[in-house]
Amino acid sequence: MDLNKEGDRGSAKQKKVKIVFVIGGPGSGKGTQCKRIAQQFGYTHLSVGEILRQEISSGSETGSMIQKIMKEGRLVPSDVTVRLLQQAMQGVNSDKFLIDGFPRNEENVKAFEDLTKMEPEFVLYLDCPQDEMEKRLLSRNEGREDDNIETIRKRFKVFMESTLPTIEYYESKGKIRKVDAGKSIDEVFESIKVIFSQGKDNKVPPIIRHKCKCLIL
Ligand SMILES: Nc1ncnc2c1ncn2[C@@H]1O[C@H](COP(=O)(O)OP(=O)(O)OP(=O)(O)O)[C@@H](O)[C@H]1O
Ligand SMILES: Nc1ccn([C@@H]2O[C@H](COP(=O)(O)O)[C@@H](O)[C@H]2O)c(=O)n1
Ligand SMILES: [Mg+2]
Repeated sequence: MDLNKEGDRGSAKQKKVKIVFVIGGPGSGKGTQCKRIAQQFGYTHLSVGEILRQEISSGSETGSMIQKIMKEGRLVPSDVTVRLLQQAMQGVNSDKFLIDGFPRNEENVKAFEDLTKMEPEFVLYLDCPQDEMEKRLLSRNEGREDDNIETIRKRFKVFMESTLPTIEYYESKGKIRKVDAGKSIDEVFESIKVIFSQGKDNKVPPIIRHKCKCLIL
């Protein structure tokens, strides 16, 4: 599969790669739901946070830079993130990708579009109240360095300031599919199943016409 490494638009012979982005605040349940979606609908699940954590584990200089940024709850420069994401996509023989935790800001969007010349089919937005997300993260217990109250609050701020504008961008393109992620894992997945079961010509209408449930800090 050529994900336009050289920046070209690819040949007519290439099969169309379908991409779904999954965004939502920290702890909204992106990873949890992506595992289920991947299993039930045959997508390759790539968590961008995981890809970045793998780079940290590799011990590279880039990994050290990423570790510092992540500990502070900030966002990694998009050229680094998108290069690693593109490598991960090229390393899998799949034509359906579920990209978890991406994009996080407008720079992510631009870097992805510029490098891959691709766009998501749609963007799944898990909308969850902030107090619920905080509770989930504080009891996650996966040993993540950024799951402490100080960094969690910074991550919420980054979400409100940098990620919400990307949701508005995709909403203007009719690509946002929003679900109420404050419910139980099974209930959230029921709503998601409806979205993924829609055919191409039977799209769920865009629904972000009211404010998200997250509190403005
Ligand atoms: N609907 C839910 N109800 C209760 N707990 C949930 C729900 N969804 C996920 N969780 C739990 O909340 C925690 C965070 O979920 P998850 O890791 O999927 O979130 P995330 O959006 O990927 O977070 P991050 O952005 O930090 O990676 C996990 O411990 C998970 O088991
Ligand atoms: N597009 C992205 C995604 C993630 N990050 C950094 O990784 C951290 C953890 O991400 P999770 O999706 O696993 O929560 C996040 O707080 C950022 O520091 C990023 O920079 N860009
Ligand atoms: Mg996650």
